[in-house]
Amino acid sequence: MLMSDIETPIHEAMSADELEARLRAIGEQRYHHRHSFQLMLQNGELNRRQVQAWALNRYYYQSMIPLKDASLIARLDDPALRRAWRTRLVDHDGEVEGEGGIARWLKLTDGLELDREMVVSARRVLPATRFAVEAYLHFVRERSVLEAIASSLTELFSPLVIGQRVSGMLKHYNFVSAETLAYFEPRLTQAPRDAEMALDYVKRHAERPDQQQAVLEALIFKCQVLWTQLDALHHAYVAPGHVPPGAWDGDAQTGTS
Ligand SMILES: O=C(O)c1cc(C(=O)O)c2c(n1)C(=O)C(=O)c1cc(C(=O)O)[nH]c1-2
Repeated sequence: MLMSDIETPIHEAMSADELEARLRAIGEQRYHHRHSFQLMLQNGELNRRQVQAWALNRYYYQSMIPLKDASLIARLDDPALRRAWRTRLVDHDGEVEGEGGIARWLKLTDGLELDREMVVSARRVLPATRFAVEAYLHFVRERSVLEAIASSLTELFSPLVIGQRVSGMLKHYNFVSAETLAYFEPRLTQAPRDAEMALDYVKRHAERPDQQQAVLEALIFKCQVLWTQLDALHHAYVAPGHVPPGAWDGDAQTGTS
């Protein structure tokens, strides 16, 4: 499908399957599996400092996902949908301290010898990371429930990129291990389950052309949220290497700043 096909305004309602095909075409063209930072990460072309910067900044995204999901649950009036959606909160926060995706992500930042307090404080994430992640939070809070659910559909594409990332990182970097990358293993089953549920909702509820257009735009927006985070990492830590004032600069292994 051509880019112009994606961007052509919708005047007549599509079938649910046509809508799905358009969504998948957007992912194929715009998801972060195509980003040069992601390719460098999986091809072993980053140094340890650059991988640390990725893990530190990505923690901020992870830590905000439950806030995003909780705000969505608060707006769902269907108990079945709330029940289904709340598994995401448990996946990330766990049932008890030390469990769940956020705790597993901290195993990665610990393994990379980043100071935990510095990571959790998010003091030294890139400004663009912060702005992109906050834009996602605002989008889910402010747009319709249909658009909010559609914006999670990047998860349709995450298992592929996660598989390539994990195998590439294990192959190329001696400073990560299967244990420190343990965050990703459960995502390979959680993400398809979550994405199928969201896709089913979107296919059943986006009937009018304006709703279908809004759904496609929500997915494009979310691809941009992910893309922008990698743009910022590339600009700061690869080339030209302009670390913004106040952002982590590879000096925080001691956690002094
Ligand atoms: O590793 C990745 O490339 C990747 C991508 C995405 C995504 O596509 O948004 C998510 C995740 N991971 C992830 O781990 C995760 O928990 C997650 C939640 C969401 C969401 O929008 O609700 N996306 C993603």
